[in-house]
Amino acid sequence: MGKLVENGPKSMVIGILALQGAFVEHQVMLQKLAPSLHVEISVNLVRSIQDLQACDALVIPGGESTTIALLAKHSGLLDPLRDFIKTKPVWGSCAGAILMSRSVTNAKQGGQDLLGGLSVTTVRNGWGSQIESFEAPLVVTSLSQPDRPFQGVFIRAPAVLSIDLAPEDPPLRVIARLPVDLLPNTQSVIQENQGLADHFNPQTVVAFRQGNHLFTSFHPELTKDDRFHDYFVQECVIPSLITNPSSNMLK
Ligand SMILES: NC(=O)CC[C@H](N)C(=O)O
Repeated sequence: MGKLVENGPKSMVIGILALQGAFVEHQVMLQKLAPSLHVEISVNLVRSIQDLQACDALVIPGGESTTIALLAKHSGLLDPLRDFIKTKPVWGSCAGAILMSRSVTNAKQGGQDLLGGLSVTTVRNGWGSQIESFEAPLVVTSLSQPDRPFQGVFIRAPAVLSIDLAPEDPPLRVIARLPVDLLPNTQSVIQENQGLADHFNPQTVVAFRQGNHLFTSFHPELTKDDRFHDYFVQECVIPSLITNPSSNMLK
């Protein structure tokens, strides 16, 4: 799967924010994938500012976004994470994707600290509660073996309510959509745009790329399919290390 990138990095450190949620599953998947890539990958769990400083890229896993934000606040990680996102590749999956949104609706009482980085407004639990969780095959042509659908696992997933691109924001490229007929009809919060065709409906967007960041509202780490992890390393992390050869590339 891995392609040899000329003048590419020899090694990299990918951190996984390990305060709550599915961080072990991301770690296992990245560690399994590493030997097939032509680069040495250390996968580090991140729980402190020092852990974060050692990383070239970060995965913020699914779990519970309010809890992750609270724990990040208590660990003094909120601002360091915000700074990290400004310069390095970060992948937010599910709760992680909520945290990387510019704004969020349906937050828990008391509000929700966000990390930002992505030009979207999301709604927490966009498809409803745990029992409305579902799986759906996604057509993702940016992945290797594009003809093979990727099984999206949506667990109390956020939905994209709107894409709010400011002129100075990096372009946003949609990677995967759900067909309109799979959009929820139970949640009044996201019914408004349902008349729109897939292509124009932000609520159909379930994965996108913005700059070197990746957003997935579902959980690739809970499948056996490592193509999103491969995509993150090859398309987001390696290019960022080539244009911005930081410490770890020269190790
Ligand atoms: N699977 C998930 O990550 C669920 C996210 C959860 N609904 C939240 O608000 O954080």
